[in-house]
Amino acid sequence: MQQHEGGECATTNNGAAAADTKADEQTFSKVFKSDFDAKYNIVDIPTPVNAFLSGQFKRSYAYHTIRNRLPVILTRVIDSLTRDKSELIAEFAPNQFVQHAREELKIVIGLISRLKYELQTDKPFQEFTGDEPDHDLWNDFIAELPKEGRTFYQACWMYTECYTYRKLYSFVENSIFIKQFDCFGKIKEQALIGSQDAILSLAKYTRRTENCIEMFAELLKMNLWSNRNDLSDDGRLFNMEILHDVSAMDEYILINNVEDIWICLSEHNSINRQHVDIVLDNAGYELFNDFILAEYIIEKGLAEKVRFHVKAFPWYVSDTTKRDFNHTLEYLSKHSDYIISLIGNKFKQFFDDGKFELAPISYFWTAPHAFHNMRNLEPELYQSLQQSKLIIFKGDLNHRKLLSDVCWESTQDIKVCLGGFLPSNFCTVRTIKSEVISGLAQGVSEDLTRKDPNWMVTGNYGIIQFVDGSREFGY
Ligand SMILES: O=P(O)(O)OC[C@H]1O[C@](O)(CO)[C@@H](O)[C@@H]1O
Repeated sequence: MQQHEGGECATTNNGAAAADTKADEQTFSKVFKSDFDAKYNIVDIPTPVNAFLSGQFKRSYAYHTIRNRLPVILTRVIDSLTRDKSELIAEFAPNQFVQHAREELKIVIGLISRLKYELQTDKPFQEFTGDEPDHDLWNDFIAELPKEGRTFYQACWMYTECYTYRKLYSFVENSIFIKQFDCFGKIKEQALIGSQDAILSLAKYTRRTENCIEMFAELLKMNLWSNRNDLSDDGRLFNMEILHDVSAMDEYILINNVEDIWICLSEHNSINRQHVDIVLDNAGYELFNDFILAEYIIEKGLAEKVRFHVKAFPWYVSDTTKRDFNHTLEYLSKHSDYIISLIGNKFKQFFDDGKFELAPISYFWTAPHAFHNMRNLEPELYQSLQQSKLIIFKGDLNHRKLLSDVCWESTQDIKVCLGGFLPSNFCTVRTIKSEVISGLAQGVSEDLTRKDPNWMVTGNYGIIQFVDGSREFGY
């Protein structure tokens, strides 16, 4: 078989014909590609500074995600529904409705396939027409988008990605038999079980800790690197080895405001701001890290309560839902390893004692909006965050929503990027997986780009960035 760009071409019995075929195919593949770009108004440039991340910019991670990653994620869901069809029907459908459930499953698979087709052919976002609790939020959002800015490649990447995951879930939530099914449940379960060794080593390592900034800094760094695990991108796997010497990764932490965070938590001046909020990201090992960090904050007297914010439904493959949250506590507390089970039961006791709390579930966290819209769209959530001593935003998507998914100058002051969002002191703990960043020193971005042009999307670098909420410019 002759190899050529994009795969293998068939052999022929005539050398001249083969050469013609190869030339034709190369011409065709060039024409085809430019047709795709021309057809969907894609420009062959990186994301311009101060522009929204968007699939319209071919040399962006947004384009790669829409062109390659999201179709693969949707295909994997279709494959798992097809492969596990009998298991699903047995689990969710009463005997007398087995045939109906089969029919329904076929329809759901068809809807996901159509979503994939719409994604791949840059169709406009479709309204939500089912019983979605956040139905109006989404339809108002879509209606307010400019006509030319409400298709998969032309919209802000954050809108496209959030829409894709929201639509995917709407097919399940509007079904009759598989309403309770989590398309990503199996992947998350496997990841949790697969991180058992890292959970045990972190558990052992954090049993007798000093109440000092050095220990807090180490915990926060381990928490940061646990965010590298990304089930939506196979290329970003967490290297559990780093736990043995987390400071070896310090050069990869581009902003480290641990000292400011420590000072913020060590203050006990205002009596009513004695709780910390953690806006969670991924389930599994990262969630365990969040529990360990919260345990430290409580046991060292840095706050009286830690409130956890989960997602209302399965989101971005591995984000934590209430079910993941409770399942993880059960998994830990019933674990065969004595130390893990001890810690799991301790965390459960913290809930009983009111030291840990699951915050009321808000659909704002699974909305497409940047966080500066929270005050208007979800005032209760904003007001509850205003009572927080410190809000810890975990992960890359939360960071993108803080900064409105804009490709800022890397040296831009983060306070300029927030659009006035500042309910209280907050920090963003995120491995860098998208071309959104602010607050870097002059020249850092250029140096890193020379070393690795993809440094912003590998997850190899991270930030622990603090914003003082006592500033007046917030609203
Ligand atoms: O779990 P995190 O840290 O939000 O990162 C996951 C996300 O990172 C991205 O690659 C960029 O934000 C998304 O496409 C992906 O799903």
